[in-house]
Amino acid sequence: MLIDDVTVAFGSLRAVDGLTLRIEYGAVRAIIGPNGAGKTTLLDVITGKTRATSGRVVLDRTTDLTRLGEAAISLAGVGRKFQKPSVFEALTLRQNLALALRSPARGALAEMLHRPGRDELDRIERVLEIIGMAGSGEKLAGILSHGQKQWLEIGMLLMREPRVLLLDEPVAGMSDEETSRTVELVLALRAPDRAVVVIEHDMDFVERIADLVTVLDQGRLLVEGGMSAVKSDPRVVDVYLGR
Ligand SMILES: Nc1ncnc2c1ncn2[C@@H]1O[C@H](COP(=O)(O)OP(=O)(O)OP(=O)(O)O)[C@@H](O)[C@H]1O
Repeated sequence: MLIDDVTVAFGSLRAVDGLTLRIEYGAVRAIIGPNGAGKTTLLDVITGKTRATSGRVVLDRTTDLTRLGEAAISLAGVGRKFQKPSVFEALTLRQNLALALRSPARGALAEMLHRPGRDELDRIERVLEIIGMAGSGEKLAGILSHGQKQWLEIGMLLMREPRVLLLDEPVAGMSDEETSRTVELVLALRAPDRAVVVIEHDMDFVERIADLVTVLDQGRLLVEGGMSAVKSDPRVVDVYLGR
């Protein structure tokens, strides 16, 4: 995916300012930077929640996402996990995963009555395994811990086999143990035809998952590279890590 000279202006403030990034498949990219650097706004532009003032977001060299609405962008293969999990607590894990394939407009009752086909059942079992919850498919999502809900929600995104997976602060509020488990999960999400993009303030977590780290500051690209180089870069220490 190519973020091509994207600017998002809110009045006189440029939350994203002429930003160009190439996001590769097969890798986990972390986007870090101080509060207000434009990280969330960038994800909002990719997913169509916010319109770019100028520039393009090009998926697979052909599709300019900035021309599409949110639903079409999701159908084009972009999945986003927000910080706060929003699973359906009254449904089982399997029902939650099944629901991810269909329009939420169908409603919970229709979902309870739905009988999935073989392909769908196989996919659900595969996803339960990836998120480390094989054997828990019949549990109600409402009894899950905060961390488990986050993983289930990642599973719901995986059901659609996304090309681009955007994770917004995935370990916020997690215990150390849950964070370690999330490291394993994020690394397992890496696939040759998938780009994983993670916004996170927990630098230990970033160090454990990121193939490449992009540092934003004031809507612009400050530094890009491996975590070890980024960590010791005086510009990054100055605007972010040293604070
Ligand atoms: N809808 C909006 N209207 C006006 N200003 C906005 C809007 N959304 C974001 N901003 C501003 O744009 C800038 C970038 O915000 P953004 O949330 O993208 O930063 P961030 O890097 O995600 O920060 P954080 O780490 O705190 O989440 C900030 O100055 C913010 O106040």
